[in-house]
Amino acid sequence: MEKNEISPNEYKVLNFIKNRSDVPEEDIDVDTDRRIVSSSISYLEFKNLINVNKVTEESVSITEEGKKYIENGFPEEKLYNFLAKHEKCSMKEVVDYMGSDYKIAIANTAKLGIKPANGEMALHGEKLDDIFRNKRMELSGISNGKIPDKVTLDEFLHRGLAAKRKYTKRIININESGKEALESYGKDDYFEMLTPSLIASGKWRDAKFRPYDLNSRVEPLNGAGLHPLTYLIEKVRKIFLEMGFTEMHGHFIEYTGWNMDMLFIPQDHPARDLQDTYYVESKNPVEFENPEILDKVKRVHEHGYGKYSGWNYKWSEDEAKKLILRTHTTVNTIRYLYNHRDKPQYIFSIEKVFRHESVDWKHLSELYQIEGAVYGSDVNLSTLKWLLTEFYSRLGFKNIRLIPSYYPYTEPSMDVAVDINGKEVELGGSGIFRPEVTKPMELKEPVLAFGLGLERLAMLYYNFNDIREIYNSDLDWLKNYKIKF
Ligand SMILES: N[C@@H](Cc1ccccc1)C(=O)O
Repeated sequence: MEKNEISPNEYKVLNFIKNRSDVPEEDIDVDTDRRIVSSSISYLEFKNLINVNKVTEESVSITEEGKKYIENGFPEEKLYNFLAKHEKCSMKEVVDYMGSDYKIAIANTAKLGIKPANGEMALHGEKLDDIFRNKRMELSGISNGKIPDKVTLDEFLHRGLAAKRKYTKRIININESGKEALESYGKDDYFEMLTPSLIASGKWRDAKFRPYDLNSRVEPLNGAGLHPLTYLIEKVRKIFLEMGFTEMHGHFIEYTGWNMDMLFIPQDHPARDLQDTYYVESKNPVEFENPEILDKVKRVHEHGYGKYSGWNYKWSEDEAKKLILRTHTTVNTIRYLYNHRDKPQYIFSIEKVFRHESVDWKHLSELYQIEGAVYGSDVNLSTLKWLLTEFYSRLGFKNIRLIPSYYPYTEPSMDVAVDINGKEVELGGSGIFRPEVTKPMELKEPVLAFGLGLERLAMLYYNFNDIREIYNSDLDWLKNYKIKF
């Protein structure tokens, strides 16, 4: 086939766009399915008969949660209306009335100046009906393409009521060669294929068929390759294996107890709040797998250990049995060490964690952590510093900074930081486990532990300025970044 000879489907596309300009792919309305239109465009581009412009656009849509709010009102609105009907309400009445939404409702009414005081809530003449009505209108306006102002939109995004999506659009224009191809199309009345009616009528004898060109080039086929993140995971895994570490594996769904309490994170810690942690509903109460630890953990939370006084509150076993999506992989470390506490350990894992964070240039809400720990008599802060420095330098980064930090389960604690474009970015945390962690777990030797962000490392490794780039689903981008194996 000659280079500018076209197939019937390509003809349809060309014919559609011939008198139009800047036609978005999805506007091409010819009677074939979208997939064929899409591949015809690729062929036409390959044959240089059209000019294709790729533009990336962002769309905002309302989430299921957002639709619920539009229909039933915002939780804070529901609470406000409830308060408006009563002089004052006890917190128990508020919680009973609001059900599982009570935290969201209270957090948001507080932003509007209505806060619990002395275990009660009441209005003090606030009139917020208009505010709520407007907000609902702004949210529902999104479905008609009306984007609210930045502050409101950010709030909707942060609360998961609206979501942003990026997509790439192809904008198409016919060019001179395309017009010529269209002109000459169909001049010779070729048949495209042999049909039963051609055979039955005997017309096939004199018919001219469109010849196959066995030498025509087809679209290049892109073989499989490694995703940049997979490549980096393999590289990190190799480094730890070479240093003699053993890989451990954990679970997406965890007991709050293992994820938090065993790590001496108090039950009223802000990180447990619904804003940061995804709780998992479970219909039946779940059995805790290691009931023998609970008492010891309770004691250490309430009264501390040795010269440390603990958190001084009433620890609840039910809270520890709740299920969540794990917020860090330090939960893998603590469980593994408890079950392997009889001898020294060098362990690591590279697994996903989940946090209710709004996504921006350096935050994801689903991310990988590189977790590691060493349990042994000669473990100390110098070992930890050496390990972190060695790990990053094996990846080619010699300029990390170790800065003092705080975690409820380590003392001392250190964060790993680097500068990206003049801005400090934290790569992860680390430290030596506190005795309040090691004692109830019957860990006889010191433990060093670290948890490092994989995607942030990928930003450095591949030189991205925005962490979301790594999960880009643009095929051209991926082909470009694909790593052959
Ligand atoms: N778990 C911490 C990191 C960390 C791991 C181990 C010790 C100290 C800190 C985090 O998620 O950020």
